[in-house]
Amino acid sequence: MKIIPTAIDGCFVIEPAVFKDGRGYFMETFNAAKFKELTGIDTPFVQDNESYSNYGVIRGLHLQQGKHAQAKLVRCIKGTILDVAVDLRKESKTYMQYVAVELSGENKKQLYVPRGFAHGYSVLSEEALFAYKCDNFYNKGSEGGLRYDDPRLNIDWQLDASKVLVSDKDIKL
Ligand SMILES: Cc1cn([C@H]2C[C@H](O)[C@@H](COP(=O)(O)OP(=O)(O)O[C@H]3O[C@H](C)C(=O)[C@H](O)[C@H]3O)O2)c(=O)[nH]c1=O
Repeated sequence: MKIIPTAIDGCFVIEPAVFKDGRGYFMETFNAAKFKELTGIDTPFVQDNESYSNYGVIRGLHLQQGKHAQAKLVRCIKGTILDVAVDLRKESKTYMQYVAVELSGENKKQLYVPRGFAHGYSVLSEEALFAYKCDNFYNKGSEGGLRYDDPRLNIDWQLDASKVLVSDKDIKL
């Protein structure tokens, strides 16, 4: 398991150890002791989520606010996505800056998104199966976020613009 920092303090990429043999592969997708040893974060993840989407879908940019804020450990099990985390921590020197990382079933990379970040992703492959751990429970009433096309961020989601599919909820963010 390797930790790779990003340009934003507290947001980092994880490259798990992958054990390949003639049958396929095995990897530990999360290990609390190793995670704490390498990151110093003793995060009791309490909820696991999964979403499945086809090419062109953008989910996000979402965050839960206040005491319901969530840190997330995200990964793409199958397919390829562009994962984006936007720093909305008011006191941060990287406020309104973001990281964008390609996660895929191939590269098996994970991204740790701290509390106070808006999170979203675009689906670059025909289909994508996405899974993530949260350190706080879902709380609909605390949900907020930014539009995926917020001009202050100008994110390149690497999609054919004519194929972008966003939920009505996300259009109204
Ligand atoms: C997030 C969530 C949703 N739901 C229900 C609420 C809706 O009836 C349905 C779909 O929810 P939503 O459209 O918010 O799903 P996404 O657009 O994938 O939302 C996620 O998108 C980006 C990528 C995120 O990082 C967040 O974790 C999350 O907001 O699932 C639940 O029951 N529990 C949950 O934790």
